[in-house]
Amino acid sequence: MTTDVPLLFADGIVRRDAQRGQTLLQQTTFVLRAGERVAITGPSGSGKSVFLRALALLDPIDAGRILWHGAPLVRAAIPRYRRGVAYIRQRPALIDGSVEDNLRYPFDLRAYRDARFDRARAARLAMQAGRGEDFLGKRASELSGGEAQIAALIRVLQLAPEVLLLDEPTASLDPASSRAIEALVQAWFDTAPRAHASIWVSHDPEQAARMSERHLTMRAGVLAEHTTVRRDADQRDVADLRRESRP
Ligand SMILES: Nc1ncnc2c1ncn2[C@@H]1O[C@H](COP(=O)(O)OP(=O)(O)OP(=O)(O)O)[C@@H](O)[C@H]1O
Repeated sequence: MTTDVPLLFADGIVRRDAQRGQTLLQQTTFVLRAGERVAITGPSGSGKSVFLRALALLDPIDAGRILWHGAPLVRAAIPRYRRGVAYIRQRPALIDGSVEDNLRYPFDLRAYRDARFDRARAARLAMQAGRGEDFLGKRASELSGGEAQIAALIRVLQLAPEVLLLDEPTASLDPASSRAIEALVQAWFDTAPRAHASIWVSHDPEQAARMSERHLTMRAGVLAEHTTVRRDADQRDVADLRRESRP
């Protein structure tokens, strides 16, 4: 049987802290399909960021493998993977200069040399977050926390990722800014609802409900799915995916 190839397949991934001899993420198998919006909730320190950072290739995994569009990630595929799978952190890092300088910055990188900064597109994205065109001219150092996160999200969205890994992007923001971030992510998803997928880590159950249809919890490094129907389906799929992706 041929399975729909998922965007992302984490096959038994593990993260350890070698120094302290602790397992931060227990062996985790997780399938993310195009069109899925996933939320992960769970107590502080349970490993939600560890999991997302492993998926984003920000930290090395100690066991298992990650498949992207059905193919194991080899070194040569990593730049494309990073382009397709974007990680949004709680506290954005912006460079000195204007918002526009920040939005132009990725296009100086080798991975995006085929792409060009599109000011009209950036302005449209700013509008989706309720910001006027003057937003692009603002100094990054003078932005509020919410505005800085909006700028960081626009910087990612203009590069057209397929998957967003959102690591509590609104945790320290006021409600209006949180809604602006949600609106931006929703608009991005709606541009290609059958091709995009997101994982949103949140402490806010209402936000998790708004921004996802599929809910998982993390507890002490163990990721659990909420619905048993889904779990059974995924277990069958995982067996097929492993067979199809050998070696
Ligand atoms: N690079 C690392 N090296 C060692 N330990 C780490 C590393 N990253 C995270 N940890 C530890 O792993 C555990 C899980 O951290 P993580 O940041 O994933 O929690 P979280 O569920 O995202 O929590 P929060 O909701 O507070 O953000 C914590 O005990 C943390 O100290």
